[in-house]
Formats: sequence, C-alpha cells, structure tokens
Amino acid sequence: MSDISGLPARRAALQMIDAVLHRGETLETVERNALRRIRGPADQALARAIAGETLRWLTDLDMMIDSAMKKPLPHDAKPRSVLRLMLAQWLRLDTPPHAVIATALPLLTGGPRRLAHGVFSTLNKRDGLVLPDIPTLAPEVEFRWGDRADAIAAGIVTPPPLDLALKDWSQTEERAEAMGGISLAPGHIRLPRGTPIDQLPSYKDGDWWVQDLAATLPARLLGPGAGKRVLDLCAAPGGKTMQLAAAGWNVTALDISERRLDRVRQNLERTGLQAEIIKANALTWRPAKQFDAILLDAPCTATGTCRRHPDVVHRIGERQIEEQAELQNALLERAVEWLPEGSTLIYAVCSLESSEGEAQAESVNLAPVPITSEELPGGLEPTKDGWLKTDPGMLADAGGLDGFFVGRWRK
Ligand SMILES: C[S@@+](CC[C@H](N)C(=O)[O-])C[C@H]1O[C@@H](n2cnc3c(N)ncnc32)[C@H](O)[C@@H]1O
Repeated sequence: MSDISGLPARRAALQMIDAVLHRGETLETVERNALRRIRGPADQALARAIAGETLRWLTDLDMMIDSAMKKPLPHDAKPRSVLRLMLAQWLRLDTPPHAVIATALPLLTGGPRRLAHGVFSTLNKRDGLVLPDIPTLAPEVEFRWGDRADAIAAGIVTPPPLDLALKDWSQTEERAEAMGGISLAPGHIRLPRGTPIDQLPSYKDGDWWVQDLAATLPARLLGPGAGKRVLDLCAAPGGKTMQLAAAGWNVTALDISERRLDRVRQNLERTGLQAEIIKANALTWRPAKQFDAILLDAPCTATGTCRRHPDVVHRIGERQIEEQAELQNALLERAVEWLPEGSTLIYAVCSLESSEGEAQAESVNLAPVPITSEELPGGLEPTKDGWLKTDPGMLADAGGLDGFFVGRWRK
C-alpha cells in the first residue's frame, strides 16, 4: 500500500483525526506518533494540513457527507473519516479529485471503499459545491461562545501568524524592521506564519521568544517590576516567567510538572533571564515568603488556542470545562489567601469559556482593579466589568490573536 506516493501522509492524517475525535487525544500528542513513519518534511506538512483542515471544517464536511447518503453513516465509521479527509483535500487544499481518490481510497477495502468512492463521486458531480465562508460550529460550541461565535469561527479559518516577544522593548521598531514584521505593542513583533524561527536574527542570543500577543497581556498588566517579588503560579513552559523577569520582577516560578519546568529552565538559560524555580502542587504548597504580586495563569481547556489547535473545539465539552473550572477555583482560593495586603493578583486562562473566565473572576472576593484601554494594544478594549477577554475574531485585519480571559485585583 505504501508504494502509492502520498498515501503515508493520508494514512497519518486519518490516524490523527481518529485519535482526536474518538479517543479525545490532542493533535499535538498524536502528531508525534503519526508523523514518525513519514520521511520528508513536505509529506509531514501535508499530513498536518489535511488533519488541520478536516478538524477546522468538520461540521460542514459531515453535513456534505450526510447530504449524499440515504442512511447516515455512524460518526466513528472509517469511511466517514476517510471521506472527511478526502473532502478537506479537495475543497480546502485544492487537490484535484482524481488525486484525492487515488491517495485516499487505498485506506479502505471492500464495501466501505465502494461506499466512500460513491459518496465522493456524487458530491464531486454536484454543481457549485463549496464550503461556507466561515466554518459551522457544533451547536453546543456556538451556544457557549454566544454573540462572539461567528467572529471566532471566522478567526479559526487561518492558522495564526508567528508572534515574538522581545526581551528589550526599546528595540521593537528596529527589530521589527530588520525581520520584516509588524508590531502591535511595545516588545511585540508579528511575522508571517511558517517563518522558520531558528533562522531569524539573534535566535541563539536569546533576545526574544515565541509568544502569542494575547498570551503576553496578563504579565503586561502587572507593569514594571523594579525588583519587586512576583509569584508566577503555574509557570511552565515559562513565557510569562521570561516576560516578568525581563520587566524587572524578582520571579518565583512554580509548576507541578518537572518535565515542563525543564522547559522553563531551558528558556531562562537561552534568554539569560533569572527566576527561582519551584516544583510543587500549588494546592498543597505553602509560600515561605510574601509576594508583591501573584500571576495565576491557570490550567484550562485552552479553547482560546483553537486557531493553532483546531482539535480543541472537538475534544472539549461540558465535562472538561467543569473539571478545569473546579481546579481554577481551588487555585484562585490559594492565591487570594497567600496575597498580602497591598498586593496585586492577576488571573488568566487561555480559554473562551465563561465558566473558566468571568465565573471564576466573579468568585474572587477582592477589589478589582479594572483593566483600561490605555493598557491594551490598539483595537482591544476591556469588558464593561474591567476584565480583558480576547478571542481569535479580534484584530482580524492584523492576523488575529488567541483567546484569553484576564482579571486583576488588589488586596
Ligand atoms: C496554562 S499553563 C501555564 C503557561 C505558563 N504560565 C506560560 O506562560 O508559559 C498551566 C500550567 O499549570 C500547571 N499546573 C497544573 N496544575 C497545577 C498545580 N496543581 N500546581 C501547580 N501547577 C499546576 C501545568 O503543569 C501547566 O504548566
């Protein structure tokens, strides 16, 4: 089978889609395994693109498949999965139908193969068959995202550009120009998607790191540190640790995962920044000193990263949201308890779900310090309650941004 050129890429894409949709695995985890057997980077990129486009447009692809069948195919049936990736290639990646058929049908045998061939040919003959301008969301997702659902869905269509965070903000303009990028905030540079990071100037010098603009906002909202002490609670892999250290804070970075803390250590070493590192479970740990600020970047469902992780929309449901909300609530309680009078708390999650954002913020029994427009990159506004809520539909003309919820309080 693997003699057919392009077949391993399709087989890997099928494996990736099935692992996400039927076993709830993350695309990132399953990718490593699925792409191992593919040799060239071009075929690896193709497998990624097929899986990504299939997941971005899944609801629409399923509606097309259903429209061509008398009896609906079960959602976990292999011919449905193969048809999904066939349609994604044809309608999103401009693969000619004959090439789609030649490379995907060998993934099936017998009756299922004839079925997939028949359904694809029926759809192929249909006049004017196109995908809508923006992906259709599953009804439960649309309900959760409310009046932002359409804008977010539009933001999911294109994978995100590459955002860099600079250690030294005074170099923003000259570096943006040297790299051919744009800047939407001091210390931020945006480059086209696919820019190879290890070939950019001064990668080895550690003058910058990769961080979505939205992910930089929680630490920006603490302002300069001037040697004050901050607890970076849930710190790994260390994006915010580096920001805080670069802004002059004396940082204690705590995380439960030793493996992820290794990434913090590597990041600090590459950028020449410093932080005290603690491996601990924040639910049982007790601080031995007081902090001027705590930044809690809590574990979450990460639905705000749906542009780069299109699997998240299909893996996350009420159960996962509730589980994360419970953990966030417990972590917030600890942070509030440890905060001395006169100190600042920032709570952040890269989630679009109000149970993980607004509902958590409303449970905090401290005086909010409302976030103001002046503190945010142009084009972003705080909510009427003084929180910040970004989503992939915002700053769309400049390439969009990830979804984050951020709240700020003083004790
Ligand atoms: C959203 S990530 C943090 C991202 C990080 N702040 C950054 O900017 O790079 C959440 C982190 O919480 C950590 N975590 C989850 N449960 C924890 C707990 N009970 N105690 C401490 N850390 C925990 C995870 O290991 C994960 O690294």
